[in-house]
Amino acid sequence: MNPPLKPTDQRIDADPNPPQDGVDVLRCDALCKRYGDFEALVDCSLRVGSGDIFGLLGPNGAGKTTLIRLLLGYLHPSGGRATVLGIDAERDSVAVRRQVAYLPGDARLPRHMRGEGVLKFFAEMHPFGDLQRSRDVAERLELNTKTRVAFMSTGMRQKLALAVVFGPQTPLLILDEPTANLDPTVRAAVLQLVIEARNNGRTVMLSSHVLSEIEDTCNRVAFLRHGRLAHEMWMSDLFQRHRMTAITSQSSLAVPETLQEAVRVSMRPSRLAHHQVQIDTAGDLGPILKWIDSLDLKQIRFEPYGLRTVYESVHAGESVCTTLLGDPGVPNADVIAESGAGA
Ligand SMILES: Nc1ncnc2c1ncn2[C@@H]1O[C@H](COP(=O)(O)OP(=O)(O)OP(=O)(O)O)[C@@H](O)[C@H]1O
Repeated sequence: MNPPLKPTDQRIDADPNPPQDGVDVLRCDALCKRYGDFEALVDCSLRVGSGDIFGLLGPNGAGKTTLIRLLLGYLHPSGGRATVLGIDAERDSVAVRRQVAYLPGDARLPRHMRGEGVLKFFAEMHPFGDLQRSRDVAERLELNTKTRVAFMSTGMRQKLALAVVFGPQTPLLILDEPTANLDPTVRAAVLQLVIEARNNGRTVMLSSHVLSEIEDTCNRVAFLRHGRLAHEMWMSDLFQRHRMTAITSQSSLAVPETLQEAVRVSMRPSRLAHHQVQIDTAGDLGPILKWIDSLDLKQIRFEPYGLRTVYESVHAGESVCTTLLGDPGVPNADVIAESGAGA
């Protein structure tokens, strides 16, 4: 068993120039899927470049699995087009699936077989199959492969499915909720496998409801909501943002000219002597902290601007800008004052 991982130590720097030329590993153009009148995926366009760990987020029923299944050619699009490594997912789905190791959200395995038999079966089936690697992954996940699938717990079956999927060294790995039903130690081991896959030059698409996992592993993330691509961002933009909440006796805080682009202040006016202030920051903290130090602030709480904040804004249907100015995810001081909140 390998030593436990620390995914947060291994974050990937964002490539500020996503591939515009050459072949994208994944690409959708105006992709749509309708079931009768119901639109499961609407006008979805995105590109995933080589070496990305691309996180797919969204509430239940948002369209994540639909998008993945369209990319793999398991579903026919109602409109638009999806390609994997330049191969058309609808017209040549078999060729696409040769390039991909896919973990479905509801992986079904032959119940009558033992773990070892399952690994062997899938290793022989996939053109990139590698039985020894699957065995190694099973060992790292501490799975007893002598057990029959029918007698495995839900978590054990998930480990077995992961050992199957991490065996073939395909250029692309698509994982639909890979850590579902796993305990925290095994979850960490799975995230380590994802990071190793990327370090070995593979591209990963990962769907998860666990925001911390996405934060710890992905360098890009997309949010789906009601079948629409609601927001896309580089994680590095998020890691440069912080939120400070404090109490002040000042009724307003003047932001210096030089920090106007990097700081956004929201005051919660109060009839009492003290006001609550929320300060959102982006970029280099050095000059911002100097300015903060000059203010009369008490009870300061400083925290990273986490993915949860963005997720909640997207979920609430607000558009989210990556810059601070005009970010509707952060309430604007005037709106708070008008509504009288905090008074
Ligand atoms: N065969 C189908 N017929 C009709 N509606 C479908 C079908 N398959 C999926 N849907 C609907 O499409 C929507 C998107 O489903 P999808 O499975 O893509 O969501 P998801 O984002 O993966 O959700 P979850 O996080 O719960 O797994 C849902 O409202 C679902 O009910």
